[in-house]
Formats: sequence, structure tokens, C-alpha cells
Amino acid sequence: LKVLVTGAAGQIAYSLLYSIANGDVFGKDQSVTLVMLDIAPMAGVLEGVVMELQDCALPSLKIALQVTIYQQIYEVNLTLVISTTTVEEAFADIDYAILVGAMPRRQGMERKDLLKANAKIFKEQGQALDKFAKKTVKVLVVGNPANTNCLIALTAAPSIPKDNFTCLTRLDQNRAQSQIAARLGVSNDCVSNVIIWGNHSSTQYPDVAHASVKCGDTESSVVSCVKDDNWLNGEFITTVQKRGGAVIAARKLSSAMSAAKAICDHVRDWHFGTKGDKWTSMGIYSNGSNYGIKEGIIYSVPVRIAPGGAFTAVTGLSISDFARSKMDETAEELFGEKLMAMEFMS
Ligand SMILES: NC(=O)C1=CN([C@@H]2O[C@H](COP(=O)(O)OP(=O)(O)OC[C@H]3O[C@@H](n4cnc5c(N)ncnc54)[C@H](O)[C@@H]3O)[C@@H](O)[C@H]2O)C=CC1
Ligand SMILES: O=C(O)CCC(=O)C(=O)O
Repeated sequence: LKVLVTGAAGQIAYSLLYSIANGDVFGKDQSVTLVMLDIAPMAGVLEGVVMELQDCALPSLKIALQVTIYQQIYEVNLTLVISTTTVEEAFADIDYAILVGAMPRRQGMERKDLLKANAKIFKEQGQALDKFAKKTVKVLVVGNPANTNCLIALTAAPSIPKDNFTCLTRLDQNRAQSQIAARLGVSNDCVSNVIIWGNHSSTQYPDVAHASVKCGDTESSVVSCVKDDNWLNGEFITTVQKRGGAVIAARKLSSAMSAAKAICDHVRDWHFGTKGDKWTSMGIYSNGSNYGIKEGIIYSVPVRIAPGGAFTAVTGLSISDFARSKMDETAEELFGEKLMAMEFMS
């Protein structure tokens, strides 16, 4: 597997690269060529990250320096590390593209305020995917605003199927899951089938109407266990919607450790598949057939994934009037972002 991580000198990548190199995403026995891309001014930092990967002395990673200063090729046992600032090299024949590299939000900004700065990056990287990657490449967009950046990349890569493009809402799902687990005093893995609808933004709709909690052998609905609709329809939703901003306010930096963990969860599920009747949420291309969401945006829905990566949106879930209005509100925001993106692109 050839796996590209962009923004490889940044803070998310700092946690993410370790997990991939350690076999936590694709398995300990899977050989991986890890391609790390960042911009030229970050070449020195990138070099330091490679040194650190080397110094982790991971059992599967054997690194030997081969080439030049900006284009170091490391020869290995199980995992091959290539760090580069060259787009052509980074995107060549990749199986996975984890597109993290972008400007992060600072305090007081909404994620869509990043569109102007980041749209250009995702147009260029969409074109690179189109030109250099395998046509089967699976793309995960993380850089914000993630849904609309994903749409930009997809539009710039017409030779790659739309279903190969996803954006990250797993961090929101993990946040929602952990809020419920904390409320019920159970461990996080007892809670499943939480849904994130729509945009990775403060209009997203974290929905627990179909979520369940497992205590011993019995599985019950989250709604019946929490027994507090006011909290579920109020504070719970806003906590998840605003969690990214809360982390920025506290850390003066955007979330990174939890983002890297969520990326690993997303890619692992996309690679190995979801288990049984469980689902996970991810931003996918809306073709107009899911829950009345119009065609043409990247919208987060629950999906089930087969081993190898083919996914289908979960259909037939009942949608309350409350949920309907929340789902439409976040779709509307995405169409607004799309218009803005088209303006910047033109
Ligand atoms: N979807 C989600 O759930 C989340 C998204 N994010 C977003 O992820 C992005 C990255 O966050 P951090 O790692 O914290 O930022 P960071 O600033 O620490 O790192 C970003 C890296 O990207 C690099 N970069 C910039 N332009 C590039 C290009 N054209 N090609 C390759 N690399 C490029 C920068 O040089 C930098 O090293 C931000 O946009 C942030 O808002 C962050 C957390 C969660
Ligand atoms: O909130 C942000 O803008 C940066 C990180 C992020 O997307 C998140 O923590 O959810």
C-alpha cells in the first residue's frame, strides 16, 4: 500500500504518522510505503519528523537514507518512508491520500473562513490525484473546511470515481460518542451508531436517535438510557458542534491528537470495513438519493463499509421533524460554501 499524508510537518501528522508506521491503521503485517508531503519551507521540519520516526525504533520500520535533501527515500523492511515537497512524486501511484495539509483556524474564526486560503491547495491536489494517483485511490480530506475542500478536490479529479472521496467527520462522531458515554458512566466502546449529519462545522447535527448503548449482554437505545431529551436536543448537540472551537480556546491550537486518532479510525474502517450492523459517519458525495439531501455537496451520513472499502449509505432510518430541520440547515450551509468556493476557483 502506498499511503500519502500531506501536511506531514504539521501537528496532526505528528501523531498520525506514528500510528500508521506502527501498523495501527493497516495492520502490523501490511507493508506500507508512507509518503510524507509538505511545502518546501518545511523541508527541514519534515526531516526532523523522519528522524523521530526512525528513533521510535518501531519493529517494522527500517530506514536508510538514500537520496537528496528535499527528496529522501528510505529503504525498509515493512514500511518505506518517503518525505518530499514535490507534488508529482507524492501523488504517484498512491492507494490512499490523507489530505491534512492546510491552514488551521485560529480563535474567533469559523472553518469556512479558511476557504479562500485552502481552496487553492485542494484544487491543486485534486489535479495531482487526477494525474498521478491510481484510479482506485481512496481520498480522505481533513484540512478545513473539510467537506467543501473535498468537493473541490473531487471536482478537480474527474477521472476518479466520486465515491473515492470522503471527508472527516469521525472526530465529531468520537466526540458525540464520548459525551454520551460520560453522561451514562460507561466506557466509550459501549456506545455505538451515533450519527453525524452534514458539515464538519458548527451546523453539523450529531444525532443519537438510532444510537445504542450496551450494558453487559443487553443493548438499549441511548435515548431511553439518557432519559433527558432537553439535554440530548440542546447542550449535547452544541457541545459537539463547538468542541473544535473549545479546544482552540483552551490550547491556542486546534485539536491534533484526537484528530489523528479519528483519521486512523476512519481509514481503518474504510480499509477493513465496519462490523456487523454497526455504521460509521463520513462525508461522502451526495447524489441526491439520501434522506432528501440534494445532489452536489459532500455531506456526512451513516455508512456501512464492506471489507476492501465499498460503502453504502444506511437507508430507511426514521427522521423526526427536529432532525429534518437540523439536517436541512447544515445542507444549506454546505451549498453556501460551495458557491463561495466556486467564486474563489473562478
Ligand atoms: N476535519 C477535521 O475533523 C479536522 C480538521 N483539521 C484541519 O486540518 C488541517 C491541518 O491541521 P494541523 O495539522 O493542526 O495544522 P498545522 O498548521 O500544524 O499543519 C499543517 C501543515 O500543512 C502544511 N501545508 C500547507 N500547505 C500545504 C500544501 N499545499 N501541501 C502540503 N502541505 C501543506 C503546512 O506547511 C503545515 O506543515 C487544518 O486545516 C485544520 O483545521 C484539524 C482537526 C480536525
Ligand atoms: O476547529 C477547527 O477549526 C480545527 C480543528 C477541527 O476541525 C476540530 O477540532 O474539529
